Order: sequence, then structure tokens, then C-alpha cells
Amino acid sequence: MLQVQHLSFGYTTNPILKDISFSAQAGDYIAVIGESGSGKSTLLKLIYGEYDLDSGNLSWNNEAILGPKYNLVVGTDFMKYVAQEFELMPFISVEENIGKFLSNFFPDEKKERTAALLEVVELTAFAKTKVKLLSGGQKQRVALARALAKAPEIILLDEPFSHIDNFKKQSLRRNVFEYLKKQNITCIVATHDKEDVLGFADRILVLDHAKIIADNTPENLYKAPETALIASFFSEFSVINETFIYAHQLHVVAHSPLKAIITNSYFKGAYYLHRADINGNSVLFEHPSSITIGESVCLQITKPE
Ligand SMILES: Nc1ncnc2c1ncn2[C@@H]1O[C@H](COP(=O)(O)OP(=O)(O)OP(=O)(O)O)[C@@H](O)[C@H]1O
Repeated sequence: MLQVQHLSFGYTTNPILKDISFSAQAGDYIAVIGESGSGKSTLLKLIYGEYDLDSGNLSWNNEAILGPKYNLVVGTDFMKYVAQEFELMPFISVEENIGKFLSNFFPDEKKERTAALLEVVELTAFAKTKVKLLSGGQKQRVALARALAKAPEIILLDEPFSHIDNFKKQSLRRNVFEYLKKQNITCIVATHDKEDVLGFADRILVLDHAKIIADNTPENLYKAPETALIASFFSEFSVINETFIYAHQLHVVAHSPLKAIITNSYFKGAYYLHRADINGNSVLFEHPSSITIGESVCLQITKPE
């Protein structure tokens, strides 16, 4: 179990994280979200032992995780960290990079494991390609596979799919998160992308102003977002009667007291997103077709149970 107790840290006298506490069980997937600069990457680096805490404690299965003041070499075998910049060996092949830290005493096992991981990150066809010839997204996938090669107990992923195109992203996410669950590997993911979270994460930690402002399941946070920051992570929304209403929860109906005048219409593929004005307040709603700017419509809220 990962335990983070009353962690506080700043690179300078300015605190980046204040009194952060949470825990994660074996196999848990915890997503860390928050605005750019809120300290998501810093939290992962601290868990990895890259910096010394100003105060608080970190431990994995009751063994303290210590910073550079107490630990000459950063990192341990049980924990892997895949950063936004990935350090790979450019002049050797993809499979050599992945197998780099696997023992040559067990060649069959090494081959099997490398092949399985190549499949997880969908790079089997590139096994023999030198890493320097790969795109940014492909390199990110090699870094991920290499981190998984030695079967860590916990993995820290910083924006793990940020460089990967939309065609690949969906199936890769499924492969990687299913693999981590199956192997019972704890995973802490810093992300801006709700697609990395919904359907996969067990819990979301929300960082804001150096604190955890929410620690809950994706479902609970989605259904009852307590702040605009949380609602905005999931979808476009409006504030109506001091409640956050997602754009898809606001519908055009024949009659209702909520009368709105369309101010903008955006094509979004399966639907149009409209901006409208209700007595000087701007709202957003989805509609299957485009509505002319200046037209008046009646809106109704439908919230989930
Ligand atoms: N090495 C460093 N030295 C000094 N300040 C730093 C350092 N790394 C990050 N910071 C500062 O710490 C704060 C938190 O940065 P961090 O990278 O943890 O945020 P983040 O939430 O991961 O952001 P992003 O979503 O943009 O990656 C920022 O204000 C950043 O400028």
C-alpha cells in the first residue's frame, strides 16, 4: 500500500503542495488532476523520491520512501516513473530498449516478456526499429513498455498518452490499464484528459491551490462536482441556480420558464454545442442540429439520478 501522510513541499519558500494525505492499495489506479502548475508532476516526483519533503511521510508497504538527502540513487525496483520527457537509448532497437533491464540469464523469459509488452503498447511491428527513428508518440509507448518490463509494484505515469494520436489512444489506454489491473500494479497517473480516467480510474485526486480538494470516485465527482474546476474536467457546463449543469443536461423543449437567445453555434460531430443568453447569463447546451444565432429557445434541465 502507498501511504502519503501530511506531505508538504516547495521548490523554494513558495509551497507547491500543502498537507497532502492519501493512500492507494495494490492494483488501485488513482488519477491526479488539477490545472497546469497545480503540482501534479511534483507529486509524482516526490512519490518517486526525487526530492526531499519539507514535511510529512511517504511509504510503500510500510517501507519509507526517502529523498536524495537519505538515498544516493533515486528510484527503486518496486516503483517505476514515466515522465513527460522519456529517456530512451536512441541507437538501439525498440525491443532492446524494453528488454534492457531484464536478465540475460533467462533468455526465453526475456523474449516472452518483451513480446507481451510490445503487444500491450502496440509496437510489435517496430520491434527491430531503432528508437531514434520513432515519432514522439511511439517513443512514449516504448518508455511505458520499458517501465513495465521489470514488473514494478507501483508505476507513476505523467500524461502517459499525451503524445499519442487519437487513432491509437483509445485502444492503448484499454491495453495499458487492463494490463496494470491484471498484474495488480498500483498506478498513479497525472493527467488533463478525462479519457485517461473515465472507465479506468478507481479514484480521482483533485489538486487546487496546493491542496487536495477532492478524493472520490470518478462517478461521484462527475455526478456531483463541487467546484467549477471539477465540472470542467468532465465537460462544458453552465451555472444555473448555483448548480453546475453539463451542456448535455440542458435541452430544447417547447415550453419552459428558461428562455434563451442563441449567441453561438459550434459543430461538434454528433451534436452542436450552443452558447445562449438567459437574462444576461451565458449558458451552454447541446442540440442535434444547428440553431440560428439570435433565435429564441426554451431550455429544460435533465439531471441524472
Ligand atoms: N524544478 C523546479 N524548480 C522550481 N519550480 C518548479 C520546478 N518544477 C516545477 N516547478 C513549479 O512548481 C509548480 C507545479 O509544477 P508541476 O510541474 O508539478 O505542475 P503540473 O500540475 O504537473 O503542471 P502541468 O499540468 O502543466 O504539467 C509550478 O508553479 C512550476 O512552475
